[in-house]
Amino acid sequence: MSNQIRASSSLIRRLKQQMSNPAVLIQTRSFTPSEGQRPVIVHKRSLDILHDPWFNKGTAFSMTERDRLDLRGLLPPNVMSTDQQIERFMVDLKRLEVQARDGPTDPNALAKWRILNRLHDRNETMYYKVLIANIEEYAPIVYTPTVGLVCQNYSGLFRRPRGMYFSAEDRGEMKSMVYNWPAEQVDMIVVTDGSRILGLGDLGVQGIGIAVGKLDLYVAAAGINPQRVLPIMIDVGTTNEKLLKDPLYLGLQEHRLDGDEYVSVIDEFMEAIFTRWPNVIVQFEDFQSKWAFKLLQRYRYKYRMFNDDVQGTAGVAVAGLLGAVRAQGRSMIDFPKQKIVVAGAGSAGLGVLNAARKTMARMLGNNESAFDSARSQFWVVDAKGLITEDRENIDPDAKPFARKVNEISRQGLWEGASLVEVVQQVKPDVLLGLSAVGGLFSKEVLEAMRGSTSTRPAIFAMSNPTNNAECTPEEAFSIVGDNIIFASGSPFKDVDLGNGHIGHCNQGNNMYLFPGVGLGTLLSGSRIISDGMLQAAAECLAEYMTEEEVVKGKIYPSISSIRNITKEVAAAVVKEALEEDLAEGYRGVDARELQRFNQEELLEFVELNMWHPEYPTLVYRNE
Ligand SMILES: NC(=O)C1=CN([C@@H]2O[C@H](COP(=O)(O)OP(=O)(O)OC[C@H]3O[C@@H](n4cnc5c(N)ncnc54)[C@H](O)[C@@H]3O)[C@@H](O)[C@H]2O)C=CC1
Ligand SMILES: CC(=O)C(=O)O
Ligand SMILES: [Mg+2]
Repeated sequence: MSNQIRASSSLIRRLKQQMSNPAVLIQTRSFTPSEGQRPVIVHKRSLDILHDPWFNKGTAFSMTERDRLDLRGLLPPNVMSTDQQIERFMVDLKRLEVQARDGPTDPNALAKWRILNRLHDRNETMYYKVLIANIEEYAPIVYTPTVGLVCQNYSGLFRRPRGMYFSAEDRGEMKSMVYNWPAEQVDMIVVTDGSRILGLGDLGVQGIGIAVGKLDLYVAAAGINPQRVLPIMIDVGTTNEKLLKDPLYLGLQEHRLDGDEYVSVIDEFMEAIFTRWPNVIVQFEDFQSKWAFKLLQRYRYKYRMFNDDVQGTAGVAVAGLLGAVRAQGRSMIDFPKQKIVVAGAGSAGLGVLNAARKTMARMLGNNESAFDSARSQFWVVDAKGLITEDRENIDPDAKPFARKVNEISRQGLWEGASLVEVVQQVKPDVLLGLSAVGGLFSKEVLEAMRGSTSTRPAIFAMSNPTNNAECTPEEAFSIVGDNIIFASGSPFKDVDLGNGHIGHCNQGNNMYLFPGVGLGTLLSGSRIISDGMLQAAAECLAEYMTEEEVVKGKIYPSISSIRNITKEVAAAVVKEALEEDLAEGYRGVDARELQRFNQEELLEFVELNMWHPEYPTLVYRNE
């Protein structure tokens, strides 16, 4: 055994010992895996504890703890185990299952969200235990599609605040108000300005629901400690006329700030956040495309941040596109031969296009001519039709994908050609939608996909929530054929194709990447999130699926394995940060020690740092 391996194995042993021996954990402050295992010092007692969701255990407080924390008599006398507690809770929640179906048609989705949200408000440990154990069932409630409905109805549903609200009215005050947040340490922030929530448009302050939902996945999938996550809404007004007139709207009833004024608010916010928490990671979420790219370029080399819609979606889509190549029985290296039609040229569509083009170029030799030839594999259609160099006032971010006019006229196409015309002429291998237009892949478009030259055409209807999906899996399988690969942004059920055959519906959602990108960045200690780290995350996701699975049409993992895939993605991100010399280490484990880990140890290191929803022993101390 080499000295290197011996040294890293002993570090892992030390970390494990620390976990199993809480006393050691308290003494060695440098590395603190699984904080749930060690006693937690609290400065409150009695009802204050019961009303604090971070520490509350409800009926699971033992008698000794009830005595220690002045809780005797404040709870019914029967001490419940965690399992009993959950059983009782589930009886209530399951009552709604009686005639419920999943997805958008679930008539009880909002009622289930309310019940789960109330649990979130009173006992976070139990909330995450329920969520993690039933992630397949409840991700569609706390995340897409139901989170969309929650955002749309936020003013009516609002009971207790969660996270922080920075508004245009707070200019000049942000650096001090950030200290109003009670946690000394914050690892992960998801921030939105509410300007483009899923495919639902500008929802103003109500968009905070999406930040809450994303962070639920950070806790459930990446094991980020829920006491160290912070959802944030930057309210700079709204363009939503309905909300501007709604007397019950909770946000600023002003027209949305724009231009330099807008940027100065976001600048002040970023400075405030990083002044208090220099090591935090900030995920930008659901900013309208107009600002998504500009803010990403402005901050990505200054702060530890990324844009999920641009970069997370890109990685997930590239992984799915590579899966679709494998599903044709071909090697991933054949990816540059794929003809891809993309409907939608906003933050998500352009993010995917850029990443897919780079991936192709790398496979073709990574030089200028490879990059140029990769461009010709894409046809981009937006609200005005096919984008060509003839487009007036073309969005500079879309310009690299504008088709040359002579090139497309040879293909029988022209500036502004409709989606169906493009599909008919191009006969693409892949049709990918990030348009936010429900039903855009109409019968005619799907019929045109029957002419695809691929042995296994792929259809990605990635817009959210469910009603915004470009088509349903039933439509795709029934019109294009049983052999297709299908993925959607929000969950749909698999399709029964008859004769015992199943049309698999993959969920192509950035949830398979962003938690691992965040966790990997945290554990590597990298000061920035590089393109290489994002690429490594995407490649890890692409390789996660076995040959057998992809042949069956499964190009993304099941959500029930999201914690495992997140662990793998995080390890890939750490590894890449080390390779790029960006890693600075995490707590007691410095970059040199990280460097010594082999793959197995790296995965173990990630696992040891994931929070698990277990009640810690609480110890009271006067402040
Ligand atoms: N599955 C996933 O992981 C993700 C899905 N999305 C979804 O992608 C959608 C778009 O997001 P953004 O790009 O930020 O929005 P956006 O509003 O910036 O872009 C929408 C694009 O679609 C185009 N479009 C509109 N009508 C069209 C039509 N009839 N035909 C073709 N194109 C049309 C617009 O011109 C624009 O280029 C949203 O529904 C969002 O939920 C976004 C991020 C991740
Ligand atoms: C999934 C996601 O980030 C979106 O639809 O915006
Ligand atoms: Mg988003």
